[in-house]
Amino acid sequence: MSGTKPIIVALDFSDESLALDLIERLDPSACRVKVGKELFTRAGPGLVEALQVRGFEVFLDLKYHDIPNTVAGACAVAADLGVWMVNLHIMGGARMIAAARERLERVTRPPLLVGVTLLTSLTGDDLAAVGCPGDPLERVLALAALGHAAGLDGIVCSPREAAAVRAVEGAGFRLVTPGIRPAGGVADDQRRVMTPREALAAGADDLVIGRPITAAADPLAALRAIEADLAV
Ligand SMILES: O=c1ccn([C@@H]2O[C@H](COP(=O)(O)O)[C@@H](O)[C@H]2O)c(=O)[nH]1
Repeated sequence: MSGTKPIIVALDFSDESLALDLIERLDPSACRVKVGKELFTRAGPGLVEALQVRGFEVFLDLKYHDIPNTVAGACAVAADLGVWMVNLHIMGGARMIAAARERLERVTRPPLLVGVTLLTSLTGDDLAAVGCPGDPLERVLALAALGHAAGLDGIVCSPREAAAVRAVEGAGFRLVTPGIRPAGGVADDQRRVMTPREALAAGADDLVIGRPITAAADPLAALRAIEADLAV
């Protein structure tokens, strides 16, 4: 584990006030937060700034996937916003990733740049249905290698693939893992899941956790329970 605060709380809310209500109860020294498509579409850069003013490091999870020039420009604007981490889809290709990396090298405080391999909601059957048959792990390993060579700081993958990617890509390559479910928790739309403890043991750096916290009757208690489990 590369950090002292592995939990990234996914603020998947449709309304800014819901995100801020939760944030008021979280400690920025104990966790990071993620702003994704739903909340960003509603609240935009102002919300990102509000979170940062409150001391939170923000993972801007917009999963850019476009032509190289467009993605590079979006990454540069994300860097202007001061976010801690930004991401793109590795399926956008090596030239797209290299363009983003090159643009971020021009800024003073570049965010970490990570790439989505295979969404954690997908199974081998889902892959076959879109014309890409094969083992999800093999696909993740191939995309991780391509992304690493093109200049990524790390990848987004399921914790199920973390140990295998770590073995190939080495210690310095950041492994950001959604698809985290406490033991006995419902998977929702996720398919390649692990518990928080299993994920860290497999070599994940960051545990992206949304509904197990945000949809809990007591989100703070749910977060505390996960933290306590990890501390054992
Ligand atoms: O492969 C991916 C990439 C991103 N995500 C995002 O992580 C969170 C997970 O939320 P849960 O509620 O814990 O399922 C969500 O914001 C996704 O957009 C992912 O799940 N898988």
